[in-house]
Amino acid sequence: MTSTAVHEKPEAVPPPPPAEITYTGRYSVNPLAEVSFRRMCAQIPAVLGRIGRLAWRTDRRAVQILLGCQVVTGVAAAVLLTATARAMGPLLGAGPVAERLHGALPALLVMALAAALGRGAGAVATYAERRITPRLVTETDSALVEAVCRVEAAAYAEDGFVDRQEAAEMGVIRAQFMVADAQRFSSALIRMVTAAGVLSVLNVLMLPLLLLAVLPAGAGAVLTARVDYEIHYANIADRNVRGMMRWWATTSKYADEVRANSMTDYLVFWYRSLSDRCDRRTLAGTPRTLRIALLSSLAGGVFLVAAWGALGWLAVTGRVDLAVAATAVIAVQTTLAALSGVVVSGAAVFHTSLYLSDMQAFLDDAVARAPRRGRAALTGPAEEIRVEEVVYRYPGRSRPAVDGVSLTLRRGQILAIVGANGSGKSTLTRLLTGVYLPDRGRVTWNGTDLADIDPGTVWARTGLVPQIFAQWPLRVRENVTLGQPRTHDDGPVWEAVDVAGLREAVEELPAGLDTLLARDVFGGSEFSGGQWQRVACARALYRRSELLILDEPTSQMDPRGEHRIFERIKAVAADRVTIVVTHRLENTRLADHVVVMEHGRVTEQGHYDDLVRADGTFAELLALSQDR
Ligand SMILES: Nc1ncnc2c1ncn2[C@@H]1O[C@H](COP(=O)(O)OP(=O)(O)OP(=O)(O)O)[C@@H](O)[C@H]1O
Repeated sequence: MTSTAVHEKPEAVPPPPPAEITYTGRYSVNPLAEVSFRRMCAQIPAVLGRIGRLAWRTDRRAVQILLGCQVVTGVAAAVLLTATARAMGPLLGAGPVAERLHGALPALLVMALAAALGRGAGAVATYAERRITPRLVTETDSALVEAVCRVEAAAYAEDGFVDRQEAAEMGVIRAQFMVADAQRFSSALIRMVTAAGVLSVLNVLMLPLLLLAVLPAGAGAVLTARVDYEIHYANIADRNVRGMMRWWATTSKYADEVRANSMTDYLVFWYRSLSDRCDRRTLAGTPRTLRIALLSSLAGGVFLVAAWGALGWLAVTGRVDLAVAATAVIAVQTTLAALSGVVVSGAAVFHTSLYLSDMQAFLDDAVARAPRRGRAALTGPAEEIRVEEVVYRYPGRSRPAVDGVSLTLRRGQILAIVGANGSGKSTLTRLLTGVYLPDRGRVTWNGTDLADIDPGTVWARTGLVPQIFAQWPLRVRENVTLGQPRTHDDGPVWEAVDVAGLREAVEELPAGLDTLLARDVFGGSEFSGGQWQRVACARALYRRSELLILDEPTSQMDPRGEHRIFERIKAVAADRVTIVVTHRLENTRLADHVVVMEHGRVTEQGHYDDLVRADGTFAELLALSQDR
């Protein structure tokens, strides 16, 4: 290749659009697709019940206030209408205005009082709803976060799990409106029943006509909600990926990579393409929603004209007198407003119910996926960890990541695991800690199968520096102590910081151990890659665990830092089982035993010197690492 060829820019090729995500299997079917309109409406009482129970658990007092207000609203509405009917007689009668007004005064006063009571009850109901909603949202949101944190780690690899989580998030968002919707629905229902009661006393014919006038709007709202949900369902996977991509593209953590590799244009194109795809699905639904709106308005309008026509006919033909007809006008207006409230809020409750169902289904699913293991507890320190013919295959992968591995680890031993990328080293560490359970074979701690042990008791004895570790946006202190109760003084924290060679860096921070490690936050600070890795090592060493696993713990560290960490590993090795996964084969000198993995199997094992002499894969990899 000539030097000019190296600098030649490749011909501009339009970038490929984001991959289309299509599902098969149980998550590919919209759960509403087969549900009839009647069944959808029949769900509403159950949804109201569920919202009620959630609210009751959150704030009983507020629910009681809310219910009290609903009753007052209903009574006030009935009194208002009855008093209106009473006032109409004198007002529309004969005589001077002052006399007519005087005659109607008691009824007018009652009307004013009832109206004030209704308004007051509405205000207090809003107050109660505002007391319930924030805590209800927090409750549902926290329940979701906890449920995800507690599932078997293997669930993440299963098809659709993360998308179901995205769908459940919508439930949390809708939780903000559900109490208000439910409250509006029930108060409209109460107002409607009372107004309709008064109206049917005036004339029985009016009620069915009014109902027919409003029902099409209700049907339209429910059908529109169904279309919205269908679109939402079709967009879940794309929205999920888009959400992830949004974070990756905009977080300051990857700002350098995005800019210096000129990724911005493609990322923006990609984000837009995905958004356009979601919009296309949404827009494809609009003709349907327009049809629904037009047809329901038409049907409703016809019945409304019939209702007003009927009232006019009753009045003109003298079947009802003028005072009653005037009250009927008000009752019709009230009933109509209340009926519209019922259908609109009912549809909103139904709409919410769809997302709540997704949330509930996900929470149930998460509970089903919580680790189901025995209740056995470990006694005494972990003396021996055995891996017996263990096989593990990730969902959707054709070959096992770990394929028939057997090992025995004893307290005081250091084991090094080496091997090519993808040979199963990290997966083996997940099996050793019980984060994953094997498909075949078993892992035992002191002779007890990890499948029979409460995982919490195992993880309380484990310290892990994973290959890709979290850089928690917490203070330095919490970054070290996270997952472990902290002593009252900072002594042990500084000890761990010292061991990781971080003291100088921490002391330079504006608030020392109290500095927030999040550069995006006001007052926050940031560490370098190697310093972050030292934090991860400090965290694991602070735990003083019985099993210490370090997966490429020093890949970003300078030689001084690396030396320090390995010195410390040796110094504390006597009290624990230590496992080091590394590509720097020189580092395996400190190990008592080295295993070499290839395609999920252990192909070589022994002491460093034996493996160097054996002239196998280890010796070959070592020679390559030294061939510079
Ligand atoms: N969450 C996952 N879902 C599906 N497949 C996975 C997952 N994690 C790992 N794999 C696959 O399992 C195999 C073993 O991966 P593993 O991470 O254990 O390898 P490794 O030896 O630690 O590799 P490396 O040296 O690159 O860290 C690989 O083929 C990888 O693609």
